[in-house]
Amino acid sequence: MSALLSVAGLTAGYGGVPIIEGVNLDVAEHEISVIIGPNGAGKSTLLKTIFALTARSEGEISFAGKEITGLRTAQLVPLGISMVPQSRNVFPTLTVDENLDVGTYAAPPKDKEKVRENVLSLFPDLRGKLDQAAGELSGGQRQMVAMGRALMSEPKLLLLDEPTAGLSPAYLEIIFDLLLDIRKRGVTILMVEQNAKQALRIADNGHVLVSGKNFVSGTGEALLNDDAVRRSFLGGAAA
Ligand SMILES: Nc1ncnc2c1ncn2[C@@H]1O[C@H](COP(=O)(O)OP(=O)(O)OP(=O)(O)O)[C@@H](O)[C@H]1O
Repeated sequence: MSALLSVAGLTAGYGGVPIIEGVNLDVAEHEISVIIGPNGAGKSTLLKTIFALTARSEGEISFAGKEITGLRTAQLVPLGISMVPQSRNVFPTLTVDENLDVGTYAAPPKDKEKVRENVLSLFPDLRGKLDQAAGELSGGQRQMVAMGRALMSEPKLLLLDEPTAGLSPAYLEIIFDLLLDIRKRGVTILMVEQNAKQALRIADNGHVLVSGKNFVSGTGEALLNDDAVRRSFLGGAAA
């Protein structure tokens, strides 16, 4: 089966300095794929480059069989790509409902109310907080708002940058369960995660990025059992 997202030879960075170099990555439809690696490896830069938030200098990106290299973020959203940025990812003074509404701007759904209901059915905790300012919520609830907002454009591919960053272990479990629910609804997921071991346990495939380059890719299970990956990136303990 051909990949939903295919990244080939991608080089990108800031101010002409490459941060990722020649990165290759395929994400199959309906899978959860996770990018792990040390701090500063370029994981966020890779996600942001796929979503056209960082300038690419070389390489190609295709999505759903169509070349998307060079398209702008506002063009990617209607095609079915959405992103949840890392932290500070809600509009704090807007209400939860208004935050969700922002998610419809780039690709207005035909039936907004139906999409909103679908999204809220994933996050029942938010139902009672729709009129509350998003900035007043807990970190875990804010992450749900950010995920909900990204889902309002009905993406085929959801990019998430460290969705569990700064969350308590209890919320970490909740967010990972939500990702499984979102995948069940047919959304493909590509995420960056620092909680590598837990993320690989729910992932179909994983990609280790080191110093901006592919180090190794494999199934979540294979990476959890790979000695080099375990020693260097999973704290050494058995999976
Ligand atoms: N906007 C920017 N301008 C200049 N350099 C940047 C910018 N954003 C990130 N960098 C640099 O790019 C490198 C890779 O950062 P990136 O955030 O992509 O790594 P990461 O693997 O996601 O790291 P972490 O796990 O710490 O979030 C770092 O050296 C960082 O300082």
